[in-house]
Amino acid sequence: MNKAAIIKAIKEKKSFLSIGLDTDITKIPKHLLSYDNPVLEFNKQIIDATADLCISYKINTAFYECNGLKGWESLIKTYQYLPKNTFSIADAKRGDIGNTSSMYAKAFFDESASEMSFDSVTVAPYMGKDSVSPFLAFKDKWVILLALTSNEGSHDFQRLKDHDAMLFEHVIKKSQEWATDENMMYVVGATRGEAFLEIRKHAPHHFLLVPGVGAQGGSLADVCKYGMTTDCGLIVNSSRAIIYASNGEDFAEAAREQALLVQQEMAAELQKIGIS
Ligand SMILES: O=c1ccn([C@@H]2O[C@H](COP(=O)(O)O)[C@@H](O)[C@H]2O)c(=O)[nH]1
Repeated sequence: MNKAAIIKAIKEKKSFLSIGLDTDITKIPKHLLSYDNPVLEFNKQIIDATADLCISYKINTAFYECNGLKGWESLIKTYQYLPKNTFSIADAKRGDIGNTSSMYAKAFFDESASEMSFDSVTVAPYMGKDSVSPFLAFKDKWVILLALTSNEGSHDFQRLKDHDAMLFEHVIKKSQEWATDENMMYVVGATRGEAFLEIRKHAPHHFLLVPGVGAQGGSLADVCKYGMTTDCGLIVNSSRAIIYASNGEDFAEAAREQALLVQQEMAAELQKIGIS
């Protein structure tokens, strides 16, 4: 899905919501445990209930990898169930020396090898250009580079200053030598509010993947106030607050209700930039 298609989806759905499928078998409703693959069944029902309200699904691969073979099966089958008109994110936070990164890229982008061809994968920038480039070698795919994350520990390194700029600013500036706003996005946590002003100085046109609203308490209003561009420029993710809105038999309807509340807030924000 290219940038124009993402913007088109945002305009059509009046939403820039990504729903995070951080599916933990210990948290899903008990009545699903009798299914052959409870995680897959849970994901399918969540997707069916929310597909018209979001433009993207983010699958955090950790929640699948931890379950071995069955987990990988759930990951692949969930990927295959995603509606084709939604932007798919493999939130895997990969990155290694070049030849290893090539294998990671194949794992998430090369359908003939892995049965999955996500639109994008999250990548850690720490190992530099040769660790990121193998992902960029895939045509029409996106790298979503960790820039300023939503967690407390982001202060440990990402905000360290060197030559009048913080590490996350160096990441954004340097990485623009390798990629464009047509194949790279940045992860910026919603818990950072005004930091979006700094980000936009260096990346005025890039899409940002913004986790941290919902369970982590980030403010959607602040993210929009400081981070929105004329094209929206934001994909805001919420995982637990939506998928675990209820752990009863009504879990899918409850997830829809939560997603609808976020989508309605997003529609109001989009109206402010003339998308209505
Ligand atoms: O800075 C980051 C980067 C990634 N994440 C991931 O996003 C979701 C957030 O889940 P919630 O339940 O909505 O809090 C999760 O997969 C994280 O690993 C992040 O939170 N912050």
